[in-house]
Amino acid sequence: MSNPIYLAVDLPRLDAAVALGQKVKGHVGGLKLGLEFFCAHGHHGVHEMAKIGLPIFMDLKLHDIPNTVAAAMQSIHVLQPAIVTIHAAGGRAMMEDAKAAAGESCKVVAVTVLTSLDDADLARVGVAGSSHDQVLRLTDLAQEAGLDGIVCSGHEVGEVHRRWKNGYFVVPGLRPAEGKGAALGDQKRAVTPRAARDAGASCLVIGRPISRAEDPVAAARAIEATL
Ligand SMILES: O=c1ccn([C@@H]2O[C@H](COP(=O)(O)O)[C@@H](O)[C@H]2O)c(=O)[nH]1
Repeated sequence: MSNPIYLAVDLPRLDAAVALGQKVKGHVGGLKLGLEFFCAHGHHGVHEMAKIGLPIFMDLKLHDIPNTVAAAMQSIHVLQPAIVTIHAAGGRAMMEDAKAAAGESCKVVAVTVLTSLDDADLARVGVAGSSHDQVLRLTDLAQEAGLDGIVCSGHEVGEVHRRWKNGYFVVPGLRPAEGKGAALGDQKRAVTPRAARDAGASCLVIGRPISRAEDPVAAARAIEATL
């Protein structure tokens, strides 16, 4: 089994991001770069991170009209990301056009319900019903649109896996059971990496429990040992 952990490199400085990526190489399966990284460092930053030699996950969470998202996908094609995220709430046509614009080797996965939201948060933005039901609704839409998979929390991934056998399921919002890395921060639908893996996650996104650890390599190894 290849290492399913993608480290969320949510650091503002490029030199620190490169140093962290180099340090954990061999202990994670890939590097996830978010919107804040891309806004700060652009294509140059992605090239620098790619030199480390791990697959690059561009977590841009694109959400706009179909034409705009497709154009953005074409612009990042040259960076050869392994995975790119878009928002399922952008609708079926947007997802279809994003997938059509992505390269053959790039997985396009749709964010369903952010792991920082719970049912009460969803109600406040006008989504009636549970986050669980909303994840399943958007999962079905992403599958119909021909995407490779979705992003959801470890609470839903088991049911998602039962509905979509060969999908690719990205699970962030992961926390080790104990220790400093167990602090939830802004995550509201968290589970342990092992629970997410057992439920059918293909890709485990982990940030602060590794990046903010005193020894990121030891933290990554400890998490991998639980899988
Ligand atoms: O629903 C989502 C989608 C993406 N994320 C991203 O994952 C990491 C999680 O970082 P932690 O430090 O492990 O909490 C972060 O980059 C988010 O932007 C998510 O958390 N939830």
